[in-house]
Amino acid sequence: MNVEGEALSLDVAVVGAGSWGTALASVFADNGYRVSLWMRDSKLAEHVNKHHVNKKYLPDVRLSEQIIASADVREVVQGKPVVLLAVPSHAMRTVTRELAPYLDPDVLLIHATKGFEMETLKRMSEVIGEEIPESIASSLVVLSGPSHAEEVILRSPTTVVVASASEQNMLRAQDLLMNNYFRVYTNPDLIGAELAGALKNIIALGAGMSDGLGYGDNAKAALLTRGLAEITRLGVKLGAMPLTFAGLAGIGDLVVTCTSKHSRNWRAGYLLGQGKPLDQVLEQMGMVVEGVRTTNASYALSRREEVSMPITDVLYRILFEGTSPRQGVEELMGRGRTYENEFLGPYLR
Ligand SMILES: NC(=O)C1=CN([C@@H]2O[C@H](COP(=O)(O)OP(=O)(O)OC[C@H]3O[C@@H](n4cnc5c(N)ncnc54)[C@H](O)[C@@H]3O)[C@@H](O)[C@H]2O)C=CC1
Ligand SMILES: O=C(CO)COP(=O)(O)O
Repeated sequence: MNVEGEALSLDVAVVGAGSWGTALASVFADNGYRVSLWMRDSKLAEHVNKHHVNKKYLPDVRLSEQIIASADVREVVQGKPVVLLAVPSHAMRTVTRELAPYLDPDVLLIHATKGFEMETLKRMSEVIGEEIPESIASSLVVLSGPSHAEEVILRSPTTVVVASASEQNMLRAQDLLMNNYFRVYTNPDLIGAELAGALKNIIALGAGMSDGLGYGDNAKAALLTRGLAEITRLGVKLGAMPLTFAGLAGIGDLVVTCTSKHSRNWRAGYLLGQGKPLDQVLEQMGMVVEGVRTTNASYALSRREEVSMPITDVLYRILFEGTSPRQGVEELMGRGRTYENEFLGPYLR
């Protein structure tokens, strides 16, 4: 059933069956749609179809029988009026290139990935846009906001935002996804929704590190607030609307990722704060930790765009240059004096 209570029989394709793709497939299934779910591993797909559980990523929840998994991208995508992409950022170009020939010219394409392409520093919609026809790319929808898969799959109340240059597609996506536990807002600022969703992962790594080091709530509040200031600064320089960072894709997602035990980025940061090396942390996680690559990309972007991002700088040095987390905190606390808000400063003289 959708929000109007209509039962709909429409086929939807979800590409990527990690925790997020699987949770979004469940939302579509709850809304009455038949869902084709693409996963790389054909054995895992067989298992999903037989047992109705994604044993690798969300093992404790039974999935709807309306979700049919397949490792054949053509079978999943061809002829579908709605396709949602939820693969990790590093796989987006390859996967999009693979499915592009099978996309219907009138398809509603949505992506829910939070990251950058590291080699080019491009946003996901830019990467996707280079691999598909312009007519589809220009009406692409981005799904962002505070939404851990582990809670969505349990139908715990969740709010997200869909953003697009196409008002029609944004409203269609809102209608397709919205229900009584998944509330969907619209926002025309696609760049902002995409950047805010990706950049908050850097700060979540920092918040996890702070907790792993044993620092308190004051430190975490500082990271969240000053983190929001610097990711907004970069976002606005890259074309985002500042207000988007005050909304679900910005502060909303920042709060959930910096404070939730479900967050992969927070958990990775926590282990780093406890002194574990990065390669061990990533191996132990076994799931995508987008913030690591995003720190790398944002470090480069902040230099290219000449935007000051002190927290990102320190995290970059911790992740890739051997600075210890404690030393990183000392560096941040020892920075020269400054005013709080560059939009007011220095004091509108
Ligand atoms: N998990 C969550 O709660 C949320 C995740 N996201 C975003 O969704 C995206 C996907 O994340 P998750 O589902 O959490 O990841 P995950 O770690 O749960 O699963 C990753 C999935 O991607 C597949 N994959 C890995 N490398 C691949 C490749 N080279 N080619 C094709 N597929 C590949 C894996 O087989 C797996 O199905 C990320 O950008 C993440 O930031 C966004 C909101 C919520
Ligand atoms: O973006 C997310 C929740 O909104 C997921 O964050 P993590 O990847 O840190 O779990």
